[in-house]
Amino acid sequence: MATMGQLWANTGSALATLMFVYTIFKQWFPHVGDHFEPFFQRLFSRFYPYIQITFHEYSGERFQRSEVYLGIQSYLSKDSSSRAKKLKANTTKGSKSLVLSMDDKEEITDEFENVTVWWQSKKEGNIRQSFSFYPAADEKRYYMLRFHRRDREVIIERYLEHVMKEGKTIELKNRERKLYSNTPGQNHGNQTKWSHVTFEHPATFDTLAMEEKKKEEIKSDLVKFSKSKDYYKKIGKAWKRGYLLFGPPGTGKSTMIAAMANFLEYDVYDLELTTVMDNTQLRRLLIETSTKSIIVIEDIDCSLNLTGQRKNKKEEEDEDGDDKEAIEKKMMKNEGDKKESKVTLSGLLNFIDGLWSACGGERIIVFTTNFVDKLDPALIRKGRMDKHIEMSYCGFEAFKVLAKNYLDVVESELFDEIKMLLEVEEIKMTPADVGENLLPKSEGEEGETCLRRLIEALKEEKEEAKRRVEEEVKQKKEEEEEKKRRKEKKAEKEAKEEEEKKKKKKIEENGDVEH
Ligand SMILES: Nc1ncnc2c1ncn2[C@@H]1O[C@H](COP(=O)(O)OP(=O)(O)OP(=O)(O)O)[C@@H](O)[C@H]1O
Ligand SMILES: [Mg+2]
Repeated sequence: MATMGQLWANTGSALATLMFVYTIFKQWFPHVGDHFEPFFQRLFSRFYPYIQITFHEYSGERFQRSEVYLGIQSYLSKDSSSRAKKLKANTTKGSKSLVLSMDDKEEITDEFENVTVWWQSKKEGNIRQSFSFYPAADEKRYYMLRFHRRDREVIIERYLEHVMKEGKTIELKNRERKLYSNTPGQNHGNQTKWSHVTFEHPATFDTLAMEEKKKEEIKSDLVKFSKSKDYYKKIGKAWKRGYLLFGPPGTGKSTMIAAMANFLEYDVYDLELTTVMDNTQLRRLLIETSTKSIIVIEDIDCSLNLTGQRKNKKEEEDEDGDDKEAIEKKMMKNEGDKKESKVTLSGLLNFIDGLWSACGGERIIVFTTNFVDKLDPALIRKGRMDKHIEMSYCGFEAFKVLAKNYLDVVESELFDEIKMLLEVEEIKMTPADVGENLLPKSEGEEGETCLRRLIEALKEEKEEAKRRVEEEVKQKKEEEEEKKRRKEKKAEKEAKEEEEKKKKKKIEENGDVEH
């Protein structure tokens, strides 16, 4: 039995002959030819009940591959690798793996709502006379979709949309994810621009040390967000969500961001506010971010102060002390800063939820800080930072995750002691420090040895904490005594001054009387 392809080939060649004869005829008898045009069209459609649509690789601008073509290529790659006999391996720019698509002249069938369609990959162009490694410039590739004309409605109204949507999903899955950072461009004066590297952080929610319940809650929040396009549209909100991660250093805030990005397969934009000149530049950076991305501003407390003036960590420390020299230094620094950057709190708020923030859609904004109390409430109110996540010291459950990841240990008699130290004695150790203690220090070091090292470190930390408390109490006492001493000294001085004043007054009064 003839295959569908052969059938087409035969019908096609018969019709091609007919068309050829008709073209010659039209050339010789141009006016008579016009009369025959409708007739030929009717004849063609009677014998050929199929409709075909072509999708060219390059349409419009040259050298810009058509989005539609690439979408179809991705869509067909899922079936062609199992169905087509001749495959072509492509490396698409920005794709993390090879894309297998059907080779030229191959054909595959696809089914959609009980309708069968045929896809063919085709190539047209001049036959070259000379041998070359490079494809000829006039070689044009395209996909041809054929379907029965009775299925026109299904195909045009639903199938094509389905192909593009699926294709996009496959493309996104297959894409190489990127980590962007903003750096002042060398050729653009002080303008800061995004530059990127491949994002390859290995952190996942499985490797993240945190209570299971909290982890699940964050995961389901992320999933819900990523699937809520229509919902956000319905409630009239830009499709974005803000997370505030706060906690001491080494509790996994940056690791959590990496896990989020890997979980959702999003790109990451690590925004360094200190290199952004002003609000306009900040907005431009925002516009340049792509959809399905996480925009991160780390240590937000060090980038902005409550009034919106920018400052850095050093200044902040200086501000706390009464040191005259430090204040002078700070003033000098501010003079310099005036030339550097003018991003304000309101500029940042606009960045998060101004009109521009809606462009591009599907974005997560994450702020991290070690000091949540220092932040302006306007910055972190719900609606801007929708979810506040506290990253804290290592609990027993978080420890178990680390023990499993670092040592492949899920049970040990030493666990009870560790549980007691972490939960009953409430020894505060960050997951970063727990991890460091669990990390085998030499080839073949036993898990038990690592656990014992952790126990020792926890006990040391306990002693250290006790010393710190004692030190704090002592310091406080000394401070109070000093304060008391200063107060007494001041009172003494004031009393002396009062005495002097009185004496002076008396002398003056006596002088007046004598006169
Ligand atoms: N919760 C955690 N789960 C797994 N690993 C962790 C966790 N917290 C910290 N770590 C480990 O400690 C290292 C430091 O953690 P991370 O950089 O995420 O901390 P951070 O909270 O961002 O600190 P900082 O406030 O200083 O930026 C990471 O490389 C990671 O290996
Ligand atoms: Mg960090």
